[in-house]
Amino acid sequence: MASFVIEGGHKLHGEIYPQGAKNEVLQILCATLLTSEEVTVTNIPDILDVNNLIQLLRDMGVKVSKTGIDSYAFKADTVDLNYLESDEFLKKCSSLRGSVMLVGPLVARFGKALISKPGGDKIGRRRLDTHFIGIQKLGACFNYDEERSIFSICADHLEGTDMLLDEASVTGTANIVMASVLAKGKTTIYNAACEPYLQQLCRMLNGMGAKITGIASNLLTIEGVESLHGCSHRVLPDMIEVGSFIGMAAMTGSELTIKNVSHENLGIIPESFRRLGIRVEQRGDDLFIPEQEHYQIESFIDGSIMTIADAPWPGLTPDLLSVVLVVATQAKGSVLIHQKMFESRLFFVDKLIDMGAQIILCDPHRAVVIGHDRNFQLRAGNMTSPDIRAGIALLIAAMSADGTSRIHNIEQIDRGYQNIDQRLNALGARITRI
Ligand SMILES: CC(=O)N[C@H]1[C@@H](OP(=O)(O)OP(=O)(O)OC[C@H]2O[C@@H](n3ccc(=O)[nH]c3=O)[C@H](O)[C@@H]2O)O[C@H](CO)[C@@H](O)[C@@H]1O
Ligand SMILES: C=C(OP(=O)(O)O)C(=O)O
Repeated sequence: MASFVIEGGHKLHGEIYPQGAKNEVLQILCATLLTSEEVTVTNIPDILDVNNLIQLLRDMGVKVSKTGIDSYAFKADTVDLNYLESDEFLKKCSSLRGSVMLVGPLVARFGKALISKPGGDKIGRRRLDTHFIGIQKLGACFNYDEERSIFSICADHLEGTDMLLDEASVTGTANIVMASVLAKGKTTIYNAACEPYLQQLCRMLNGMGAKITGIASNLLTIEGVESLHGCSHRVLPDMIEVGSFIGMAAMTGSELTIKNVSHENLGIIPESFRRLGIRVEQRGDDLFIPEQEHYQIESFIDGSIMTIADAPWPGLTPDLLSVVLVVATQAKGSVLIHQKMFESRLFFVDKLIDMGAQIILCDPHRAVVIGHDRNFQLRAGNMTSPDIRAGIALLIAAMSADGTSRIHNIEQIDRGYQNIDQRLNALGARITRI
């Protein structure tokens, strides 16, 4: 288990480029299984989750070649379906969340899929009903081996149908879309998730010959086609990294330019930080965050205390609430952070409380933060990162704290943030990896 040692109190200065979006690329990598032709993908981040999924594709027989610093070519002309039965495959699936999206493409192209319970952050219940109900509606049979925690799906062929998802699940929608592009006839998916990750997946699939309309809405219509062909695809900048850098700049009182953010795909993210009083200036496709000694949380128009809550797109992604929460600890004013989706994502606030933050954890979903207005600095801490986003929030806290902090289990941070210590040190941070 590696750790970061962070000397707090150093301001950042300069420009930073966000990496490619982790949650998009996990979908895109799975989609390469839908054709026997070559698919090239650029702007792939060099992070643990992505590298593990690329290795899993290789192990399945997909020909993978690295064609540039952040680009790869994939050719799934032969896939070893027997490998899906192996203990090694099942073990690897259980180490990352993205593996669940192998199901849709595998069943659509090969009529068979097998995966173990996928990994990912331990942030509360993460059910998969939406995925499997949807794929069954397309005509597949489904079995769950409770003892071995293995899901298996088979289908002679898939038939398009109308479905209303029980929730707008991100990876669930991706799985069902990838299954239905090769189904016979028309599928409609209502209450579909429509995060930019999914919009990008649908655009890529259309580039491969799929017929998907309704992209960016919660009603997708898919006309099944016989087969798909190769394409090239570029991954968008990671909007969660962009949000993390906005929060980091504000919390450390730094001036920072976040380059090439793809502003049109950030949705409500910049506005959510503005509601905390942070100045976020759009300059072309960059975001400029000026140095700010103080920032004041807005109230609602009627004077009541601000709530920041997550919601399916175009609402605020739950993946940024931990960052919003930590940034609020140094603001002037109070805010209720309401994490509606996940049940165990706010427990890391205990660590912030140890560092001197004023937070009341009301229940597993809600925390009230009473900002210090920088009247004193957080104290350095010794902590363990429970999940990827709590990890970056603790790193931000440590960077602004008085003294030297340690964060253990930084593999959690590495899962989603490329080379984060070196990139931040280049801006003036003092982070050592041990
Ligand atoms: C690899 C990947 O892409 N992971 C993302 C994906 O996970 P993932 O696809 O696993 O998350 P889901 O969208 O399925 O759902 C996340 C949680 O929110 C709940 N839920 C979901 C939809 C809804 O309308 N109401 C509701 O309460 C679900 O019950 C679940 O507990 O989407 C999550 C929600 O944006 C993000 O946090 C994850 O980073
Ligand atoms: C929850 C996250 O990731 P995963 O779904 O891969 O666990 C995340 O990216 O914040």
